[in-house]
Amino acid sequence: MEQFVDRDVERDQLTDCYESETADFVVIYGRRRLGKSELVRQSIADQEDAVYYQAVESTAQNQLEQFVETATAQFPSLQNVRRDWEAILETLGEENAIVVIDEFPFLIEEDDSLPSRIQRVWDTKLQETGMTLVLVGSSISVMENKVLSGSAPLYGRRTATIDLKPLDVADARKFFPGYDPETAITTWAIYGGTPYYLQTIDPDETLGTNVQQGVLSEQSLLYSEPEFLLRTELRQPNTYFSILRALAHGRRTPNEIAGMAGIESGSLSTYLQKLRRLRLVERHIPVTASPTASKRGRYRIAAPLFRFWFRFVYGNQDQLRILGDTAYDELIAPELADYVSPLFERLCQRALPHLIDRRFSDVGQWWFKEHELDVLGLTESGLVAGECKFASQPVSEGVLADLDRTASEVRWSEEPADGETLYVLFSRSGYTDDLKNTADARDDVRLFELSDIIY
Ligand SMILES: Nc1ncnc2c1ncn2[C@@H]1O[C@H](COP(=O)(O)OP(=O)(O)OP(=O)(O)O)[C@@H](O)[C@H]1O
Repeated sequence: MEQFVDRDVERDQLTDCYESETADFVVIYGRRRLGKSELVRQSIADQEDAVYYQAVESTAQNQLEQFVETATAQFPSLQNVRRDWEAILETLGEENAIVVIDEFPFLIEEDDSLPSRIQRVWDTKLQETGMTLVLVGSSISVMENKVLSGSAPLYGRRTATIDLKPLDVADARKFFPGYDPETAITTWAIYGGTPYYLQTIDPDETLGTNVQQGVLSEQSLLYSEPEFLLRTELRQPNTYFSILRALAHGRRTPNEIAGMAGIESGSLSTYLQKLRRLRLVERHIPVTASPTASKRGRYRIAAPLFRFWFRFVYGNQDQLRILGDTAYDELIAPELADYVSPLFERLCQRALPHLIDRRFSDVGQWWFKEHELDVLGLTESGLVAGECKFASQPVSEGVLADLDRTASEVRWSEEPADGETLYVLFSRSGYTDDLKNTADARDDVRLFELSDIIY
């Protein structure tokens, strides 16, 4: 790996646990490929008393033997210890060791009693020591059910939990530092913030070459990645594929999704629930709505690479093969602006609090009946309403007039009586002179360029 990007907050959190005098039990989990193993390996690089064991799919006995072998290399005192998890962990506790078990779900698969046995030895021995026990897992369902949930034996013993998230766009950009803002936004819209995907990018090549060689070509690493991951997590993935395809093609409401995927609306929620638990799909609501009461939920694919793949690769493999090296130019490039637009909106929403000097309580999208705002920020001094255009034409005054009209439809129960709406526009291709003059003359209008939202 050329360079380890960011993760400072998580590394500091881990170092605090390692260095504390008391016992710490840390759980790290999150979607596949986000860099859980790398984070934990980096965090123990300078720690002398650390044991790192990456579990494999094998028998319980093999797994224990491998663990003991790894740990004994570091702590020879283990040589004469009885070969069971309790005795080995107890000795490592006496050594105040840092013990990392990566891919912990593989151990549970083979031995369901392991969490309760670890819990017992934790309660009776380990919690009095200075050790740190770190359990890492990418199977979110196993980590949630067997380690994190209220009914799991280890529940309540945790002193820290790291739910690892994708890198944000500024950190993702370190994988392609030379790209101009427009290309950088497009690149993020394709690869997202997953380090494993980002590291396939050769920053000296164009985005087109990278996507052609790294995603669209049959031999490439990412050509089958979403399909591979879904097949490892789901027993019958076909219905999930249809749902993700519908989402990637812009279907957002349950009715639209069920219609395109060809499944009963009644059974859709079970599938969506599962995809949400895998962190592949997100539900969102209008920013002014109550999170507990709102029935106006929309769904979207959380990981950009999955969205890209289900839009351009899934079901298109024959065409990609026929087009060969020209696939990016012929199939992807003409649709890129349309593809990037919704993700561009998400970047604008995230950037808003950095661009406007007001205290935001929330930022997101807003919609009601046929009215829709790409960006709506709620602040103690009123609304901030925005429109995003990832188009090749400069934005003109008509867009501001529409934004003004739509913003007047917003009802927000907490809006201050003297609140003043601020209008913000984000444009890929600048603004007409008329609009610039209007914005200059009014102090409630702000115009932003791409370079403002990617910093
Ligand atoms: N912060 C980072 N900066 C740069 N590269 C990273 C970073 N995190 C991870 N990587 C690289 O991304 C790849 C995936 O990371 P890693 O194997 O740690 O992910 P993971 O979450 O453990 O994956 P999985 O759950 O699929 O096993 C590795 O090649 C790693 O070197």
